[in-house]
Amino acid sequence: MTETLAPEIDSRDPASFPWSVFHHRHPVLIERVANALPRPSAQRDALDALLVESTSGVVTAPDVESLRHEPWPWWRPEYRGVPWGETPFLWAESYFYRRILDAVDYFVPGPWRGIDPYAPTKAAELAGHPVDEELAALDDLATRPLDEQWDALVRSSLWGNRADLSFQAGPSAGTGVGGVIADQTPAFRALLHDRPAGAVHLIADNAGRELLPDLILLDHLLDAGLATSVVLHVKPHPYYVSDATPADVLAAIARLGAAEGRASAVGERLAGFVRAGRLELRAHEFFCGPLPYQAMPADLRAQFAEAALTISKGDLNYRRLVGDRLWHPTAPFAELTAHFPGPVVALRTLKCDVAVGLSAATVEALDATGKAWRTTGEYAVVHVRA
Ligand SMILES: O=P(O)(O)OC[C@H]1O[C@](O)(CO)[C@@H](O)[C@@H]1O
Repeated sequence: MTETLAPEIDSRDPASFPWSVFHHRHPVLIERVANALPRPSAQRDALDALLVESTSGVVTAPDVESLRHEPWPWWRPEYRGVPWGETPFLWAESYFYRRILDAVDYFVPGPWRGIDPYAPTKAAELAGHPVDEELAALDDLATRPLDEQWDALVRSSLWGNRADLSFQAGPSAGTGVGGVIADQTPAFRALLHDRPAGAVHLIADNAGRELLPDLILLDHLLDAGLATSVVLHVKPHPYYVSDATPADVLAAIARLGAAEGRASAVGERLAGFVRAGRLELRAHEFFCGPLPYQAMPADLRAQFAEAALTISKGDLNYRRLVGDRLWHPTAPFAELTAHFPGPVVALRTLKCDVAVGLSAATVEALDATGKAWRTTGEYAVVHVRA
């Protein structure tokens, strides 16, 4: 048993990855949010002020006006006046994204209410040519043996996680795919193929090029009888840049439906599954919170307890699943996720310092490369807790 808690990650060290997120990625992101739509100057000023505060100032309280409309239940008064880098990274990043929404009047009654600040980037990604190519590959896949199809669908969902838009904004974005460094795909397969079918839940991560393969995988589960129903958990409102919201799911299903070939059939089938209640969308507020899944509220816990299997997508969900701490990379995934109320599979590309469930030999080999293997997104894991 991993008895002692590893240190919680923060962003105080200028040589650290979390520091670079605040100081290198966030300026690019703020610029993009500020310019993607013609914003009133008050919004631009609020975005600029947030950047200054979060890189060189101390934490200030959320805007009272916006809090009145949509409270952020995870505000921690004890962090007021503390340099951002000294608060836990998970909390600080989450609060940063919440403050972006405040800056663009997302929750305030009026013309800007509900306008997703990341919508232009999400839409451009969905409309892009690479998506056509990726969807066209489905036609060829249909002719392959079932086992191969399964592996390909899992791999697309896994590597789809590499496409998150915040990741593309950073200077340390990886250049080539390094590989799957812990691969429990056979155990994942067995959980769905060797047991009676039940409800499968998927905790989504990013919209666009990640959500499309996730939806295609869910369609396969329903169509092949590997799941009796599927529940897709998304964010109730925009969160980390490209995080999927209900609107993004509907856009992705429409994109599939409007594509050529097999993708179009998948899109139509998914729309039918939604109508029939076999694909259910849920958007719990906890998914926009800075807490580990160990601290999930009872109503959400009860939902996962009913699932035959939950699939957790992406880096942020992984951090919340195992805890945003500097675990030893060989710490067992199954132990760190024992709190989760049912079998869980994590499909994640590595984009932060959290690494667990690796063999000592793998860690040694990765360290020997001299690369920042934990953060470049070039490496991925498929972890299972049955
Ligand atoms: O979209 P994903 O896979 O959850 O990745 C988001 C990740 O990006 C970062 O915000 C910055 O790299 C991480 O802190 C976070 O975990």
